Amino acid sequence: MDATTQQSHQNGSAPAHQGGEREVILEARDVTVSFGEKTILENLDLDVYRGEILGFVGGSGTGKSVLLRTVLGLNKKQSGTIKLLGVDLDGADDRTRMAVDMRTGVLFQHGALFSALTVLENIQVPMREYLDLPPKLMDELARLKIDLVGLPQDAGTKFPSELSGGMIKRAALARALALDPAIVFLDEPTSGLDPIGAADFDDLVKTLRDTLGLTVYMVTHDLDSLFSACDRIAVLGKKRVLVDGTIEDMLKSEEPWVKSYFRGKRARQIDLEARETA
Ligand SMILES: Nc1ncnc2c1ncn2[C@@H]1O[C@H](COP(=O)(O)OP(=O)(O)OP(=O)(O)O)[C@@H](O)[C@H]1O
Repeated sequence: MDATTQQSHQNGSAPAHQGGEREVILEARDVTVSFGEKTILENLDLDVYRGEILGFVGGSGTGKSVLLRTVLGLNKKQSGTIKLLGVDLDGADDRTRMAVDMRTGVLFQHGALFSALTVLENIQVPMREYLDLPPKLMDELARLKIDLVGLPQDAGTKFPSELSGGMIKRAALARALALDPAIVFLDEPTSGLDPIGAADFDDLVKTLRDTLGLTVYMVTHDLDSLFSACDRIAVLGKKRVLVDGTIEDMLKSEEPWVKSYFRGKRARQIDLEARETA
């Protein structure tokens, strides 16, 4: 049982829903988010299961970032409930909230590393915020994270401005993994990377899922990632999750946006390549 789930039991809130083998790690129910008169999300439902890589996709401006920020507690919702690691953060006390924060890693779209800190220091930011560890141990832990994301050890002493785009993404991922989260939220992780760099990053995400049992919630426009890395895809449209399922389900969907996105020219080419290499 997850530490945060255990804590939520102790606090009397509902345990994480268990659906057979599939434990729901993030549950959104009936979520509505508006800014003034403008409703962005309305009665949205979404489940994310432990250990899966969920690709979250949708047209530009449909509210993918708004949902991500709402899940992370950075945006207010008008109604609905969101449970992360079995905890409804709206009703959680500070201790429980902190426990959930510690088990949640985030990689924002532009990496968002602190430019004045080295990679090693960047990775240590969450450790300093949440843990009270001796500097030597923090150095060791940060070096382990550098290995984990496939960066060379000498990257640790470099500043973000000295790194390539792919290395920045990996360093930001290492920071997101600093506290051994149960779930990581990745916002457009492969944007700005060349196709080889993007494919390498997808492979890394899959390896981390396989080896650490990590759950990955990935907002992406990258069809290659959706085809090759994601176990399940959720499509945002009309202020809610329009369709969710495997890539095969997306390829069969008659929903117009899904059809044009997943059966467009570029998608057909990727599908063909994937089938040829399978
Ligand atoms: N703080 C805010 N105040 C007012 N409107 C906002 C705010 N944040 C987002 N919006 C609006 O919510 C809508 C959804 O924006 P969001 O950034 O979530 O889209 P998105 O699906 O992530 O788009 P993209 O794929 O282009 O990044 C947009 O119309 C945006 O202007």
